[in-house]
Amino acid sequence: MADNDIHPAGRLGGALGIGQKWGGSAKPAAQASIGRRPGRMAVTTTGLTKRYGDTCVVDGVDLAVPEHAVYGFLGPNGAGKSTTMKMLLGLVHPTQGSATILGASLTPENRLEVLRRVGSLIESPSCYPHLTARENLEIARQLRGLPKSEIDEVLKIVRLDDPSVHRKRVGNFSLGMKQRLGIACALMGRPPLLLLDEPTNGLDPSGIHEIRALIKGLPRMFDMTVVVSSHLLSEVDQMADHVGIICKGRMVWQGPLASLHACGRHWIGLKTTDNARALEFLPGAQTDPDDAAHLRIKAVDDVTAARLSLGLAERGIGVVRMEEHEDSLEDIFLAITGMEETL
Ligand SMILES: Nc1ncnc2c1ncn2[C@@H]1O[C@H](COP(=O)(O)OP(=O)(O)OP(=O)(O)O)[C@@H](O)[C@H]1O
Repeated sequence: MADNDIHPAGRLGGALGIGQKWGGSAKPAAQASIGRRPGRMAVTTTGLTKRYGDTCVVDGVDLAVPEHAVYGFLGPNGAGKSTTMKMLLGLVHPTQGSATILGASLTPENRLEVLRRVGSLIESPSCYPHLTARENLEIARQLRGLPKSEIDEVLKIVRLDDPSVHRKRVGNFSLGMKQRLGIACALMGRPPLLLLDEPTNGLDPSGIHEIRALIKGLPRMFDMTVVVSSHLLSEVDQMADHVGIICKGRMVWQGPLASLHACGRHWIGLKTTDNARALEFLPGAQTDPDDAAHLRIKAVDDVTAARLSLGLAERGIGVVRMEEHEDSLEDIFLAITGMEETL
């Protein structure tokens, strides 16, 4: 794990960790260490906080979004994702804390200048329903002073360039088409940073697949950094390469997706003809807490696994089953957040 990752309990590493959750409750990011990333950051925040009255909905969040990443901002409903993104866009005034965007500190004075280089889709896209996609984009194009060719280009990127769509009013668009139009609008001028708040909300599986593929390709196609919020683990897993997990307003984990996966437990499940005797022979073996008919041992390489299996056979213990297992991202998420229910 890179030293810049935030994680509440660290890797389970050599410890078997059988049947253990990581301490039950999320530890605040403030208790974890954050080092410096070698790469450049597209977005950073320091102690970003939003209170509404007595309620703190975003609590000292330190975001670190590397340039050219697809950064999945993950958290359950009401965790504070939209509020954080709105603060980055100057739509909500932070109670405390600061932010840098594309290397510039975000201040009330330079906000417009900085945000000129940021595309966004927050909540559902706001379009004129009586106009076509092209007419809607034309308004945005003129406001931003972009060349006319922009419209065809972004319509092509989001695949709304089909002739059957040309005359269709946006009011008659499906949800997926509206979402694609919102992304097209955010992509106009190809800003180096894109903030997308739950862009796949309400889409059917094929729509989700399409938007996910589009977002995934943006850093490579246009040198962009994309911050995309979601409450769906599987979505972030398939789309992002960096992840920030926010829970009850606090950042509880942040770092590369691969490091998040590496936080999980990894073990071998074993069923033998005599588990009681096998337990005596296998180093560190335990009865599987979820299935008493199986044993668990620490994950080992193939050679070691073969040696253990032969060792059991020499003692007259037959190996009935030997399977490798690892925690799902959901298990890891639950362990980090200490939440009982899934996202
Ligand atoms: N203007 C407001 N006044 C008071 N509370 C607010 C306001 N805006 C948001 N909140 C509260 O802040 C909390 C965080 O909301 P936010 O929309 O940022 O969460 P979220 O993680 O984006 O959730 P979701 O996935 O449901 O969109 C919620 O409890 C919400 O009710």
